[in-house]
Amino acid sequence: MTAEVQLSVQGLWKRYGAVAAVQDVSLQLPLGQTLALLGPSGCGKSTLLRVIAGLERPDAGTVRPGGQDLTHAPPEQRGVGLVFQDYALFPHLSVLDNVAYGLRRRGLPGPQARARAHETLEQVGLGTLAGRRTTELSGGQQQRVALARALAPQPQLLLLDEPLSNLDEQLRSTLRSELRELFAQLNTAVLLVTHDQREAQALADTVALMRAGALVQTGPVAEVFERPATAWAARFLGQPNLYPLPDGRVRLVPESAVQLGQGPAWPVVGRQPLEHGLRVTLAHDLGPLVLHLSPREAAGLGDTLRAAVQPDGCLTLPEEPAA
Ligand SMILES: Nc1ncnc2c1ncn2[C@@H]1O[C@H](COP(=O)(O)OP(=O)(O)OP(=O)(O)O)[C@@H](O)[C@H]1O
Repeated sequence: MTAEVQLSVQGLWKRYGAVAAVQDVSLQLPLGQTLALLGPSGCGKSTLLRVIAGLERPDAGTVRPGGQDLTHAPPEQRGVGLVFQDYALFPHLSVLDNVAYGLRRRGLPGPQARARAHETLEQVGLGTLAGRRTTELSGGQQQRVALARALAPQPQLLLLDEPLSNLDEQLRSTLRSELRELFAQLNTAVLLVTHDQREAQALADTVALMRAGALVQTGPVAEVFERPATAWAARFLGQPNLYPLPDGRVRLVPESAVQLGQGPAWPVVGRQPLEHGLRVTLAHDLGPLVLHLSPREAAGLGDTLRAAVQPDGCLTLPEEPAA
């Protein structure tokens, strides 16, 4: 990676009594890139984010935003923008003043703070609502105000904790594409906490998969989804075709390893229509084999389907010890 590293985390630990919420986590994030921290509820994602933001003290390890060791610096000295699930906007202030507030606190004179706040509101598509109170906004609009508030001081690092989790599915999907465009325009490093695979896939360049306080796998999004490192990772990422092997490991048959129209004909035992095509389950020798057919492939489907599993394309994954 040639891009300048904007955030470097080394050997980070955070314990709450007997719970090791973050265990020896190291990661790097270049400027202009988005990293999704993905994992199930309670795995330590928010704790890691809070330690990076300076809201929690780590027991060990270092946090370097912008190349400087700021492990023990207060949040306001880190040049970090924060967006949480509950937006915590000021209800008595206008949208504009919510965004300008942090700029004023940083010492920017009123007119300049308001001008910058306007500019950021335009950037997130809320230019026309600057005079409203935040209580008069929809959930999606409030989310964008929170985003504008975090972006207004032009942080080099933006931290988002489940920013879309309080919104309904349709709005989430709209905001996912908006955020994607916005991140592409910013020359900022973005760290996004989510438990939603689709959000990670839609928004991130790289993914760090977290389980029980530790990172299981880090890499480019496509690589992690196509080549999960462990059986747990494959299950968490929603890979359907996993088959236990006698030696305790697990075989993953990715769809890219299945050639349709070749090999034996397998009975079709399940059909689930999708927005674009059909999800079918075959009674394969290995076990139930789930495949996604395009509308064209689905059109000619009978009671059986010929499918050949290419052994070269399959992965053998280790199981992990129980968390
Ligand atoms: N202030 C705290 N005191 C004690 N234990 C805590 C505290 N904060 C978090 N924990 C524990 O640390 C672990 C990690 O919690 P954390 O909130 O970081 O997980 P998460 O992955 O963000 O979960 P979620 O997706 O549900 O928000 C959990 O076992 C949690 O109960």
